[in-house]
Amino acid sequence: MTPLVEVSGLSVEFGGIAAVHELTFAVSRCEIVALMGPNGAGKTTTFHLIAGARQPGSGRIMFDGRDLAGLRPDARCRLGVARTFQITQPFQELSVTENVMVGAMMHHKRLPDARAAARRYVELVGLADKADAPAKGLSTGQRKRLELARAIATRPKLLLMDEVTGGIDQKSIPGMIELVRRLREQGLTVIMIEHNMRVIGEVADRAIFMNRGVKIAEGTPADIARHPDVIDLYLGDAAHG
Ligand SMILES: Nc1ncnc2c1ncn2[C@@H]1O[C@H](COP(=O)(O)OP(=O)(O)OP(=O)(O)O)[C@@H](O)[C@H]1O
Repeated sequence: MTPLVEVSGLSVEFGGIAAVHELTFAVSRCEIVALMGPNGAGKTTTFHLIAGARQPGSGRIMFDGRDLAGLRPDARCRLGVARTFQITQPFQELSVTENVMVGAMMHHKRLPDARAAARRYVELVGLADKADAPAKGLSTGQRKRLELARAIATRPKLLLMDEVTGGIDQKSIPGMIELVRRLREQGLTVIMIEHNMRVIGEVADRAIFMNRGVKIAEGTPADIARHPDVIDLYLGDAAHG
């Protein structure tokens, strides 16, 4: 079967500096792939390129058999690309359900239908008890869950998750891992920017490690964890800092 995502030779520069350079990788359907690397490695830029927030200088992104070149983010979202952001920005005054309705409106034009669908996603991410609460009162972990619900309400095939475990308390992490697994069982393919090796080891099938815009390692989480360059660049830093 052809992969859901095929990135080939993708490059983009900012002010003469390569943020992403000749990046090539593929992601199969229902696979969970972790995108790793130190600050400035090019992870977020890669998400921008796949989601259409930025256009590459060169290279190609095939999604579900289609070349995404030139398509705007909303067109890519309709094709099935959704993302969550590291810094969540819900509509503060709207309720949790209303925030998720914004995503659900992509497939439900009637408000009652969008509301009912949004409720289901709110329950799926474990926020049922906050369904009618304003988004502004949510904790960081709850905001990350809301962000996920909003994204999956667009019924994506591919979910780009930016540090969903970042900034949440340790005891919430197993629940988040469980949620990502459940999303995959429902047919989602996931690329996740993630730093937490425990999370990666438990949930990712594969990991891609970038540094200075370049892919330097790819393999199972266990392979990545013992890759000398990775240890040097990342685990070494983490161990020392
Ligand atoms: N809009 C921009 N203008 C100029 N340089 C940029 C821009 N966006 C990113 N860069 C640069 O591109 C490189 C890759 O940045 P990117 O944000 O993709 O890294 P990252 O791996 O996501 O890092 P982090 O873990 O800190 O989020 C960095 O050197 C960054 O400074």
